Amino acid sequence: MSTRSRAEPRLKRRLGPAGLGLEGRIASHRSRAASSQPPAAVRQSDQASPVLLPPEWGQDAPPLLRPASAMLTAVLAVVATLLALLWVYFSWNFDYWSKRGVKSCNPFSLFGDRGAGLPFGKPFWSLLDPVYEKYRGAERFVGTFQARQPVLVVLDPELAKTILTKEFSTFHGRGQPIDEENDKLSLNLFNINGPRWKNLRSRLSPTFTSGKLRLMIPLMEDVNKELIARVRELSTEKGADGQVEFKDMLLRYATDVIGSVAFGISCNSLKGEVNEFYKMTREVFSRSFLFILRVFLVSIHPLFVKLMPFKSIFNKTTNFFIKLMKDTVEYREANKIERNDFVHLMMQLREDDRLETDRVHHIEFNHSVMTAQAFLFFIAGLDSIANTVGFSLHELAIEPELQQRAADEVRDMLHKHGGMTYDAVKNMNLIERIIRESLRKWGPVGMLTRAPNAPFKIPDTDVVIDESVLVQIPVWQMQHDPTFFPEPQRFDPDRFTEENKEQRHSYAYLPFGEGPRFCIAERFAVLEMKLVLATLIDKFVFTVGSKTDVSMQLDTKQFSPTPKSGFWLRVEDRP
Ligand code: HEM
Repeated sequence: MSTRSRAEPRLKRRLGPAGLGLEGRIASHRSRAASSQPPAAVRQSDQASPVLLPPEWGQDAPPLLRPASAMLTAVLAVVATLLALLWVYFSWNFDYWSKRGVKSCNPFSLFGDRGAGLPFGKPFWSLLDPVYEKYRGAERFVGTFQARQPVLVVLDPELAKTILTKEFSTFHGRGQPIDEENDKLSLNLFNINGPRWKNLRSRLSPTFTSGKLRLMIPLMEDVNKELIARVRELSTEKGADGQVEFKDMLLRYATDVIGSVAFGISCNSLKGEVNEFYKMTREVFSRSFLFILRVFLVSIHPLFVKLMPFKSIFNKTTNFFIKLMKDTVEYREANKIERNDFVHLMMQLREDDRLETDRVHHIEFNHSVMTAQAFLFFIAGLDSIANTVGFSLHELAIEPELQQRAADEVRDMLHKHGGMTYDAVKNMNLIERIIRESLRKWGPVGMLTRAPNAPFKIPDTDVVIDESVLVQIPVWQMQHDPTFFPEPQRFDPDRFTEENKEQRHSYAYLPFGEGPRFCIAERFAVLEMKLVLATLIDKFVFTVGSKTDVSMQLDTKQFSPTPKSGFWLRVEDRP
């Protein structure tokens, strides 16, 4: 008995009476195959059948497969319709720029010429490279698309000045919708716009006055001492050959500083303790891809901000930080503790709430609003600070002469001011220029964005853009443009002498943004970076070691320029 004939009774048993039809069809197909001539009954039902068969199947196709083919055809039709609708939705706006006579990039280049908001293999900071390279010097602005949203890329620093500063009343927002209801930490200074932003910004700005910063120095100094001890410990470990990896080290440093000045807690990350705070911070950063994905999806449609399950993704970290803030505030209230940090300043703001007159645009300083601000400060102050200091050390290790000059300046200032005081750090001119140049060459924020809240006529043109447009200013590209910074790959802190700064347009260098919405913490960030760089250079000599990646390959998966294999440097005590 053949295999097939043995299988048939089994099939029949399983199908029962209902299977007879199937068995009959199998039999008919078999006999048709034998004679190549379908029986009349089958031909009849073929003609009556509404089923559409793919042409290559011909009329000899087995009737058994026809329902499946119908299903396939229906699915294909639905997919094709959906794709067509999607295409219409995406391309609806693609004549936005041509209608206005604006030079524009190929809108079909979602993943190519312009690149989408989501970096498919391209690092985020270099997304605007192709546009910038093609049009720099020739155009003041170019029209592009981020998914389906029209994006005006500004290539001229003077136009950047108009948008960021002169016409701020039209461009006060960043065009990023938020889900205040579900995402409790989204109600922060970076995200909100209009009068609410103005109200919050004016209340938070006093946090960063020189008087307040002066008081934060001792908090940072405590962490600096731990940093020095840890560098010494690691560099003298057996087999280390004096080499230390500074990416992780500086991240721990920045976490301990921001933990102390923003949340008022000792994280002890530098001591190697695996604490919840450090774990949470890393969790936030390991999800930078999700943040970028959210930005991209929102550029397709703002509703995505509500539809995507980001709430549950970020819930764990959100709840952790809200509880941390609540516990800290309650503990301080109960024990009457005052400390010169952000928590204390926000507790004072909460007290001032009672006196607030602008009740409409006023944001009450409850636990979650306080946490949202502290959380933003903390996100903004980790990788940006750690990487800028790391890149500075890397450059100084490559240029020993420059390093020696910087060390001489530090010792001179320490001597003059009797230690690492606020005034000593403030007067370290070369150290500041090194940080500024590091922010030029390796700046963490690749582009600035603004969204108009009313139609806006671009000066000296007839072009009017409306509220649907996003404006992007290519910071990374301008800071690497040889027109403004000759030999852009050369590390040269002298680009930031007063004399040299006057030679170029000030809006060609925007690491902290510009206009009323520039980085609120620029002074704090520069102080912290100068302080830690000066402390390290005062204590150690940094040189290139066998593990140093002198050519500095960047990790293209990160949101900001980050070294692929860390900042490995050889360290010795400075005599
Ligand atoms: C190297 C360090 C840093 C860099 C390069 C940097 C850069 C920036 C940039 C480019 C912006 C947007 C400005 C604009 O749109 O014009 C910004 C905004 C902001 N940054 Fe920073 N930042 C740094 C550190 C910090 C730190 C340490 C904090 C907090 C402690 C902070 C808090 C903020 C806040 C709250 C905003 C939003 C301001 C607003 O919208 O009113 N940043 N920062």
